[in-house]
Amino acid sequence: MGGATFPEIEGGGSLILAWQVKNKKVLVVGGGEVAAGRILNLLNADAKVTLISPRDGLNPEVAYRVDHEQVEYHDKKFEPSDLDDPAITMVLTAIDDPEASSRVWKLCKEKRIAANIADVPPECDFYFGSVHRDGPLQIMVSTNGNGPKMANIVRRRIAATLPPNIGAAITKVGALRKKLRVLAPGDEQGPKRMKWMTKVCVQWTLEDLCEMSEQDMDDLLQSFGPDVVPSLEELKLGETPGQWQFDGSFGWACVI
Ligand SMILES: C[C@@]1(CC(=O)O)C2=NC(=C\c3[nH]c(c(CCC(=O)O)c3CC(=O)O)Cc3[nH]c(c(CC(=O)O)c3CCC(=O)O)/C=C3\N/C(=C\2)[C@@H](CCC(=O)O)[C@]3(C)CC(=O)O)/[C@H]1CCC(=O)O
Ligand SMILES: NC(=O)c1ccc[n+]([C@@H]2O[C@H](COP(=O)([O-])OP(=O)(O)OC[C@H]3O[C@@H](n4cnc5c(N)ncnc54)[C@H](O)[C@@H]3O)[C@@H](O)[C@H]2O)c1
Repeated sequence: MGGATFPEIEGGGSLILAWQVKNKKVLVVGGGEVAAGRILNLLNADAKVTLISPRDGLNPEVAYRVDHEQVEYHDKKFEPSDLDDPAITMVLTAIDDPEASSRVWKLCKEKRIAANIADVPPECDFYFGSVHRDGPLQIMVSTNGNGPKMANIVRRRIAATLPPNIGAAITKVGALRKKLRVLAPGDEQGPKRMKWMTKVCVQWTLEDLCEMSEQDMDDLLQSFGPDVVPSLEELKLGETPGQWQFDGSFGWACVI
């Protein structure tokens, strides 16, 4: 056998994913403080939220979401028929009634709908985590049920170490990647695209990425091909290192 070593398995973790709930129907049961946080997370992920909770128990933030029609609202207690809509992709409960919570969970399992029952870890298909958000950047910390407050503390510590412009830099990288896909759309170009984008991310400073204009992006994309990525300064001066020369035009540069 060869001398290859592979990572040891360390069970007991969660599979951390970035669930794409955009335009998908999510049912929230309960309208208190916990629900307010859940609804905010869902709306920030562009989900279509349906809320079931009696009006008199709504927390002010949830009432605001309802009044501004940010959620579809049903002023009532949960009933099993609320789960009949096959479009429901996820159910979140945050209610102060453990028996009602367990009933929702059992029905979700019968219908194979993924659910989170706040405060009842054994009745959760997934846990929430403590999340830092900066534009397109999200960092989630999970302690896998061991210490939610510790997740909050770790998340805030991580966030404090991040450069303030990291989200803006990632936004620019996203725009550049989109333009690159237009310039070099083919699947066969995938490895080349990935190598080039990796170089840009590694070589450019966050400040330069933030500063990059549409024009800078178009100019930079002219270096796609040769194995050299000019710096922002070189782009602005109209010159680049190595064999690649920027001729100042908006067309393709020549490799000499
Ligand atoms: C991260 C966060 C996300 C969110 O909910 O959005 C979240 N809980 C947060 C806060 C928080 N929750 C609680 C406290 C009081 C202090 C404390 O207990 O530590 C505080 C602190 C506070 O309020 O500041 C009470 C609590 N929570 C759970 C139980 C039941 C139990 O443990 O059995 C009990 C009652 C325990 C008891 O009765 O003693 C269970 C869960 N809470 C989770 C997530 C999941 C595991 C995440 C993980 O392990 O990382 C899990 C398993 C299921 C779930 O709900 O998804 C959010 C912080 C967001 C932020 O501020 O950044
Ligand atoms: N996981 C966490 O992070 C975390 C943190 C704190 C509290 N909790 C737990 O989450 C739950 C909710 O906490 P909260 O502070 O939001 O409570 P809350 O009392 O502020 O809100 C409960 C809401 O549920 C509604 N409700 C009650 N029964 C209902 C039913 N049958 N159908 C529809 N709606 C119903 C109430 O009208 C109210 O709007 C509690 O069990 C609490 O212990 C979890």
